[in-house]
Amino acid sequence: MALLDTTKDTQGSGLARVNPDLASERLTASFCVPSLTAVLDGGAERTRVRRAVGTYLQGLETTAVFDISTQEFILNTPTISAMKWWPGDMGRSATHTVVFAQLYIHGKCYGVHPFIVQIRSLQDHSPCPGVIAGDIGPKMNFEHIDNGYLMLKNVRIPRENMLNKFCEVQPDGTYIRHGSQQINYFTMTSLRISLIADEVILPLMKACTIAIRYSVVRRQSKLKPGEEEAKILDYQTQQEKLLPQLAAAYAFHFINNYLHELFNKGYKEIQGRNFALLPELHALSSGFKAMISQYCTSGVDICLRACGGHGYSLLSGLPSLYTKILASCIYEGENTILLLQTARFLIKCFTAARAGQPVPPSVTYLAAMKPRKCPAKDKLDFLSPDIYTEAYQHAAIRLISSTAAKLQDLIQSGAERHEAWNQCTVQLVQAAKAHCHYITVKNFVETVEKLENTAGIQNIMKHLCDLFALHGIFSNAGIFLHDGYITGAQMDMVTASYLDLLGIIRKDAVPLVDAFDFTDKNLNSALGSYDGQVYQRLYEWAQKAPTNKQISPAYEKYLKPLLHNKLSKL
Ligand SMILES: CCCCCCCCCCCCC/C=C/C(=O)SCCNC(=O)CCNC(=O)[C@H](O)C(C)(C)COP(=O)(O)OP(=O)(O)OC[C@H]1O[C@@H](n2cnc3c(N)ncnc32)[C@H](O)[C@@H]1OP(=O)(O)O
Ligand SMILES: Cc1cc2nc3c(=O)[nH]c(=O)nc-3n(C[C@H](O)[C@H](O)[C@H](O)COP(=O)(O)OP(=O)(O)OC[C@H]3O[C@@H](n4cnc5c(N)ncnc54)[C@H](O)[C@@H]3O)c2cc1C
Repeated sequence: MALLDTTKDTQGSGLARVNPDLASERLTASFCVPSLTAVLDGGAERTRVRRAVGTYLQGLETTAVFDISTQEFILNTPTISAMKWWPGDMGRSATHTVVFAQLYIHGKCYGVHPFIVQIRSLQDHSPCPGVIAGDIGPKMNFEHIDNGYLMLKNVRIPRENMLNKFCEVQPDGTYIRHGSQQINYFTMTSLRISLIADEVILPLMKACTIAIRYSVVRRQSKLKPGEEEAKILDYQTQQEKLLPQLAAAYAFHFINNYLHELFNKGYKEIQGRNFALLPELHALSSGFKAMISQYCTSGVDICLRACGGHGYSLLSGLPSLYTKILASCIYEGENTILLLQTARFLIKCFTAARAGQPVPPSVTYLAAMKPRKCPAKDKLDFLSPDIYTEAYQHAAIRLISSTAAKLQDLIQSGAERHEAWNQCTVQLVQAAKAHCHYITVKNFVETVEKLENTAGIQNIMKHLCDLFALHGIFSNAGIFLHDGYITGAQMDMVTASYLDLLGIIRKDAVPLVDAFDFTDKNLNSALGSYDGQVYQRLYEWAQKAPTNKQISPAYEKYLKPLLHNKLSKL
């Protein structure tokens, strides 16, 4: 049962448990969305309960003041700049929303808490008294969703509307918290993990399918004089654009499984009021949401450009994938902010690990003290997972430790902590990305080792894993060369192995995208259909454009007079 976005539950996502995390059983029962939907809005499918929060949660200005005399919270948004902007489905559809607001009891602020607020009448859908809500207007994509704005003026809600599984306001105004303050943010952790598969990895898989299928249909120029024009996927540069994206799609699919396992474990423990896993879960969900969305957005962009002019056509399906995935770098926590959250965790864990204290499993590697050199002797050594995984581990440790040292130096030389932190943020972001990249490579290697498929499939998965890892070293060479862990000569070996892999994976590229198993309808692309009938489909779909169904209206008004010499030649 979900208090959030009922339509998404049909996808079997973790969303079904988003709000029970925060809502007590009593509240969960009284705000069951299916019945809320049925009772309140005549069963209208679009009725939703939506969440309204801001970026800098501590700085939220909307307040919820407890009025002990009426047992209500009074909600106020003080200024137009404090107005909530963006929540999906809130502009025109939602009857209720979950508003995050600063809780005040007897004049004391207890921080940000979630409250269910009815925003529209259940009779005629007009805004409730004190509610100013509407649609935010045109966007880059998501035109089908009525993202909204919301301002509250002295809106009163019953005390029971505070989501109170972990924090509670009793009738006499006593505030009780069970567990950590951060548990109120758990909805975000849950959503960050839930959206990675469908909103981020899936668009990259679709883009790879379209671009790779198109690249074996499209012929352009000649590889060998005298032969027919070559399929563009046979050009090494085209392989270098697309095949690393394909490898990344698989890598992220596997890391998504890892995140879900971790989440399920953490979720169980949290239900038992053990919050120990929360910081690691927050750090990993933030870092991976940011790293994967950034990587996949750039991957979709590469796929689009790799299709040349046809990629730019909406009929390719690629522009809408791009404008959609781009938003995932912003919503549910803007990526830089999230990477800095991961970095904050890493710096703390690094300090603890170096002091011999226990740290969560994903960061035990930070205790390693081995400033070694890469032992690879020839290019084949770089196909050894131990060699490249260790290179990633080394790079992550170096970036984290050098940034921790810089932070420490700045503080020791008199800078205030927040100023020192700001001076280090570019490197902190780099360190957080390196950590996530390392975990992704390590997880890919471990997944391939555990695969129980046939040898042939294991083999191709190993190639993809090698490609993902070597692509990362090849395209971030500076990080690995910086302290001489990998030498210039070894970087040449990396390049050689990397380029060899492109040729090897080229042979299986089409089956590897077919394995994603998208239907033609699902892809909705004239370039990417299974049968490869690109040009016929482009032509047919272009015929359907309204502009091809009527004579140009400009003809009568402008072209005809011009062509019939009725306008001045000047
Ligand atoms: C298949 C299903 C798919 C489902 C998805 C469908 C998608 C449909 C299409 C897309 C729809 C888009 C929907 C979009 C929704 C939204 O965008 S909702 C709005 C999201 N908003 C945010 O994410 C806000 C981002 N801001 C924050 O998360 C926080 O404010 C912050 C920036 C991280 C806080 O920073 P800071 O000021 O440093 O922290 P404090 O508030 O003081 O917190 C201090 C400590 O708390 C730790 N912490 C922060 N967050 C969490 C957390 N979530 N969990 C656990 N711990 C957390 C933080 O690290 C600090 O810890 P210490 O270092 O120990 O002090
Ligand atoms: C398609 C879409 C759907 C959305 N849906 C919802 C929804 O359903 N519900 C909802 O509540 N919200 C929703 N949002 C809003 C979204 O959560 C926010 O836009 C997002 O969290 C970023 O916040 P912001 O817009 O305030 O950006 P800002 O925080 O203003 O970011 C702007 C820039 O400032 C930088 N910056 C900000 N703070 C710092 C810092 N401390 N350190 C360093 N750099 C910083 C950022 O890195 C960024 O470069 C949606 C947004 C989009 C695009």
